[in-house]
Amino acid sequence: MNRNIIVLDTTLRDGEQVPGAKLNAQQKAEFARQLMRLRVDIIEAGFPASSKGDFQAVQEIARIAGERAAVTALARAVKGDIDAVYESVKLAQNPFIHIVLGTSDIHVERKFHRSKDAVLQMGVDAVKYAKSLLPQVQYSTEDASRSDFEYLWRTIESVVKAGATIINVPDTVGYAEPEQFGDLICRINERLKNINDNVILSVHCHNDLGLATANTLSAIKNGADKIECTINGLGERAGNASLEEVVMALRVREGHYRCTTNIEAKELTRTSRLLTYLTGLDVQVNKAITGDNAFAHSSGIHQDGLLKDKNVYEIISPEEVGAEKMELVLTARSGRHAFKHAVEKMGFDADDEQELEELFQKFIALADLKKEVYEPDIFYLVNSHREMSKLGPSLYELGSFQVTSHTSRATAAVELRKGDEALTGSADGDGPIDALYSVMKTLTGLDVNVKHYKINSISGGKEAVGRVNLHIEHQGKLYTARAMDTDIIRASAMAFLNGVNAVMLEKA
Ligand SMILES: CC(=O)SCCNC(=O)CCNC(=O)[C@H](O)C(C)(C)COP(=O)(O)OP(=O)(O)OC[C@H]1O[C@@H](n2cnc3c(N)ncnc32)[C@H](O)[C@@H]1OP(=O)(O)O
Ligand SMILES: CC(C)C(=O)C(=O)O
Repeated sequence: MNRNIIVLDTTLRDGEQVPGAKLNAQQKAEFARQLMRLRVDIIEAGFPASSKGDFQAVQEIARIAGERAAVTALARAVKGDIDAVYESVKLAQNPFIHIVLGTSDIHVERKFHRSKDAVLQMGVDAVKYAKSLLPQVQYSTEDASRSDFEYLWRTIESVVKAGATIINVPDTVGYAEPEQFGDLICRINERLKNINDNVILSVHCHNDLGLATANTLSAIKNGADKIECTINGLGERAGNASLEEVVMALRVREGHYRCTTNIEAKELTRTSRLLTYLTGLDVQVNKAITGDNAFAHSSGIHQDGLLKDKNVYEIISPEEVGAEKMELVLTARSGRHAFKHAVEKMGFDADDEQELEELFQKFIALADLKKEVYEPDIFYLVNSHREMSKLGPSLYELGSFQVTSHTSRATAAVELRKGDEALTGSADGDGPIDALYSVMKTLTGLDVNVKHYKINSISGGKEAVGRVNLHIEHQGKLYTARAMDTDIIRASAMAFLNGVNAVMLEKA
C-alpha cells in the first residue's frame, strides 16, 4: 500500500529568507491562500519573533487557514520566540510550534560556545515549555547531516521524551548526498520506532550541491513521512528542495516510491507564477516543472517524435501541473514535421508538398535570422508566399542596397536586377525610406507614388520581423503591396518592388 507523505511548505519562512523575497502581510496571506488551493498539509508561515509585520502575517494566515492546512512558525530555543509563535499561530485549527537548535559540533562549539550537554538541555527545556502551550511541537536538529550521530540521537531521544511530536532532520547547508542521507534517516527511523512509534520523522534539505530533491526522495525511501519544501526551490542560499520536483517525482515514479501526497498538482504552475509575481524573482527557464522551457520542445527530431506520440519525449503532460499545452518552439533546428504542424495549426492546408518545401526553405532562412519563429511570423510567411505565387515570377528583384542617414538628409544606393540586366543608381531623400524609394522609382522608370506606408513588428523577441504595408498609386489606381524581413529597410525595399511588379504584371 502507498504511504502518504505529509508536505510542509516553508516558502513563507525559509523561502522568504532570500534577499529580495520579503513579502508584506497581505502578500503572504495571498500566497498562503494559494498554498491551500495546492493542498499542502502544513504552512510554515514565518518567524514571528523577527518583526511585528511577520507576527501579524503569521497571525493572519493562522486565522484564514481553517481546516485546510495546519499552520506553524519557527522559534529558536528561546522562550520569547516560542511565545511569539504560540501567540501568532494559536488561532489556527491545527497549530504547532517549530523549534530549531543546532546539533553539529560546529554549531555547539562555534555558535553557542557551550557544552553539548548544555545545548541539549536548552532544547529539552524549550520543548517542555512549547508543550505547555500546544500539544504539537516540532523539533529541528539543525545541521543534522554534519552532526555526530550518537549526539544527534541522544538529542532526538531527549526531546521526544520531553514531548516533541515531529522530529525534523535538516541538511542545513546542503552537505548531504543521497545514499548517506538515506542511511542517516534509516538509522534514526529504526531507533525512533523503538522509543515512540507515533513521532513523525521529517526532513528539510537544502540545495547547495544541487542535491536537495534527490536527498529528500532518498529520505522518503528510507522512512521519512514528512518533507519540507518550497515552491520554485526558493530558500536560503541555493534554496530548498523544490516542492514541485519532489511531488512530481513521487507521482511520475509512484511504482518506485510507492508514496503519494495530497498535493493538487494542477495548481503547481499557478503557485509558482504567483510566487514569481509577488517576489519578482524569476524561475530559471530550464527549471524542472515550473521553468518556461519545462514543456517546450525545440529540436526537429524531438518535435517529430512528439507529434507521432507525445510519450516519446514527454514524461509529464503540462496539463497535469496546470501549464499550457505542449509547446513546439520553432527554431532553425526544427524540421519539416514540426513546421507542417504549425502551418496546419493556424488553419492553412499544407497538402501541396512542393509549396510546403518552398515555405519550409523560407522558414529556415527566417529562423536563421531569428532565435525563435512565432505564430504570427508563420502566418505572414504563408500568406505572403501565396500572394507572391499568384503574382508569378517577379519582374524586378532586389540586388543590393546601402542606405546612410544623417541629421537632415539620407542617401540610398540600390542595385536592382531585371532578368540578366543590373540597374544601379543612388538618390537623396528626407529620410532613408524616402531616399530608397526615390532611387527605385528612377531605376524602374515607372510613374508610381507611395500613398500609404505602414510598418509593424509582427512578432516578439529582439529579432522581431518588421512588416511593411504599402499603397502604391499608378495612373489613378491603387496597388497594395507587402513585405516582411528582420531588416526593416530591406522589408521597405521589397514591399516597394512587390508593388511595382504588381503594376508591371497588370500592364503586361
Ligand atoms: C537554518 C535556519 O534557517 S534558522 C532560521 C533563520 N531565520 C532567521 O534568522 C529569522 C530572522 N532572524 C531574526 O529576525 C533575528 O536574527 C532574531 C530575531 C532571530 C534574533 O535577533 P537578535 O536577538 O538581534 O540576535 P542575532 O540574530 O544577532 O543573533 C542570534 C542569537 O541567537 C542565538 N541563536 C541562534 N540560533 C539559536 C537557537 N536555535 N536557539 C537559541 N539561540 C539561538 C545566537 O547564538 C545569537 O545569540 P548570542 O547573541 O547570545 O550569540
Ligand atoms: C529551521 C531548520 C529546519 C532549517 O531551516 C534548516 O536547518 O535549514
